[in-house]
Amino acid sequence: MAQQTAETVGVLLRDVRSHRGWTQGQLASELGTSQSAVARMEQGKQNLSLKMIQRIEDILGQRIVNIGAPKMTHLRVEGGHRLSGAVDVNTSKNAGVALLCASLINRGTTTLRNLARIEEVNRIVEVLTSIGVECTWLPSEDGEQARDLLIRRPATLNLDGMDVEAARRTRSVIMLLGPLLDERSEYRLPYAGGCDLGTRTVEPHMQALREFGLAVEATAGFYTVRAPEADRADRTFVLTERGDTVTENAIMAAAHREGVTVIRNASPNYMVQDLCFYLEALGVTIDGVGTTTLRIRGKARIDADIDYWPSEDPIEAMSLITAAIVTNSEVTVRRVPIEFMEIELATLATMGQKLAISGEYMARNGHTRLVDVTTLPSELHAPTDKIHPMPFPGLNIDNLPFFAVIAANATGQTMIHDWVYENRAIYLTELNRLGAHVQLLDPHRIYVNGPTKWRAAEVGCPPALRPAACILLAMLAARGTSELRNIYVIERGYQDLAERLNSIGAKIEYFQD
Ligand SMILES: CC(=O)N[C@H]1[C@@H](OP(=O)(O)OP(=O)(O)OC[C@H]2O[C@@H](n3ccc(=O)[nH]c3=O)[C@H](O)[C@@H]2O)O[C@H](CO)[C@@H](O)[C@@H]1O
Ligand SMILES: C=C(OP(=O)(O)O)C(=O)O
Repeated sequence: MAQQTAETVGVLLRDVRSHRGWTQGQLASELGTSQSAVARMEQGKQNLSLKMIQRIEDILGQRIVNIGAPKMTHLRVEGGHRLSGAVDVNTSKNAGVALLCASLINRGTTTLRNLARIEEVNRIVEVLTSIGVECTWLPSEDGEQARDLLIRRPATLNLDGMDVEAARRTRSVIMLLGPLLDERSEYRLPYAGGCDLGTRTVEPHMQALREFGLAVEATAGFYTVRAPEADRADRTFVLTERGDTVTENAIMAAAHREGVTVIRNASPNYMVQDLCFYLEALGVTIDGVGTTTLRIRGKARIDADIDYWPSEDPIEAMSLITAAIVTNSEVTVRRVPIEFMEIELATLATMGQKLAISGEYMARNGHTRLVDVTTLPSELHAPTDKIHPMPFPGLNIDNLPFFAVIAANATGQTMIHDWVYENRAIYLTELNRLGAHVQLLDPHRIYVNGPTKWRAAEVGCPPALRPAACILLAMLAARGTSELRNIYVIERGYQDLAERLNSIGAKIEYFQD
């Protein structure tokens, strides 16, 4: 690091540390170093690696440097290797983002434990920080990247200061509407973004929130929100779609109200359940968790200091199982939330995939049942019927794309029908670059003809998380060296996916142009 740069970083470090009210000695003890070493860093007399800067940022809970224009990160995959060993499933992206939004309902301190450090979480943390919420990554005991996030909101949120750029990069920002029900009589929220999956309606959110008296008008890239007076009314309504985030928004709105809210056609999916368990821990009464009818009695003011452990991600579980299947490997995927993977595993069984499933044990949230799934090398054949998703309990919509990669390994023709998203099936034709035979019948349906003789290729990530992850997994099966370019979209939903695949025998490295 050039002297001048080291000095600049030192000054920034000192500013962030003193802003947090820490002494050099405190930071030194968190870093496991001496106070004089911290002093040297702040004077620009010590070389700081990017990894060290990241550790300090984690400890202080704030960015110190943004180096130049963000560079694109790519992956180089040496494929064709068998995998072996065991790998753990991380906590879920979708519960993580819902809980981050829900933490605004709590006037006390929420500590979310073992959050996945993914870009989607980073964006919401940026949004929360920009409106005045204290978000501090607590140093981990094992010296690994911090994963416990302490969240404390101020008495009044600075909604006008919202980081619009961060907000626009995620769809989850829409989930602030419910938590902010009683925040202010009027405010603006940027339109929700996220993966490019075709049109994704927000109308069901608006319909549900209108039941509480919230008025939302869309103008010039922003929602203008007019909040209702608080009331103690009972209300019953039906959601027009059994969507996950709409259910979460309605639940979070209901959590503010002392009357009883009955929500019908609610999604009983995993992230909704995690949200309910968190709110129950805050004193909200919720009957019917895990069903399509929820009966909620909220509280006018919630002020509690709590720790919550979101549960494991069924989509990550499916991704890791797919990695094992496409490489025809024996791998144990640990901590699989079985209630949300049963149909996926049963479908795999109909295709000839042999699996060994352990006894059940409990997730840290005290509710979600986990198992370890071991894949055994198998001869796959196409299923008799088409594979299609359904809202839970059904084959998960986000797990559907992985069946395209698996079907490509199976003998025969598989039809995959994604009725949910307008664009997602189209991206799966990118697998053809790696030797697959995916035929697009219409925007929602593909035929996959297998088995595939995978071949290495250079592919740019499509602008959608799961299809991009599918291409990476297919590259594991393709002999030779493949390149997957611009992986932000994967990092939106997976933490250290390449490192974790490498831990079970994959050969993937990061590079930048
Ligand atoms: C942050 C988060 O939790 N994201 C998940 C959530 O997004 P989210 O809840 O935002 O999903 P959407 O509201 O976009 O619903 C997905 C699509 O399904 C359609 N639809 C949904 C329900 C229904 O009963 N009928 C219907 O047609 C919607 O119109 C939309 O096109 O749920 C999606 C569907 O499980 C998942 O892919 C996302 O990973
Ligand atoms: C579509 C997805 O998520 P999001 O709602 O965050 O776009 C996904 O997780 O595959």
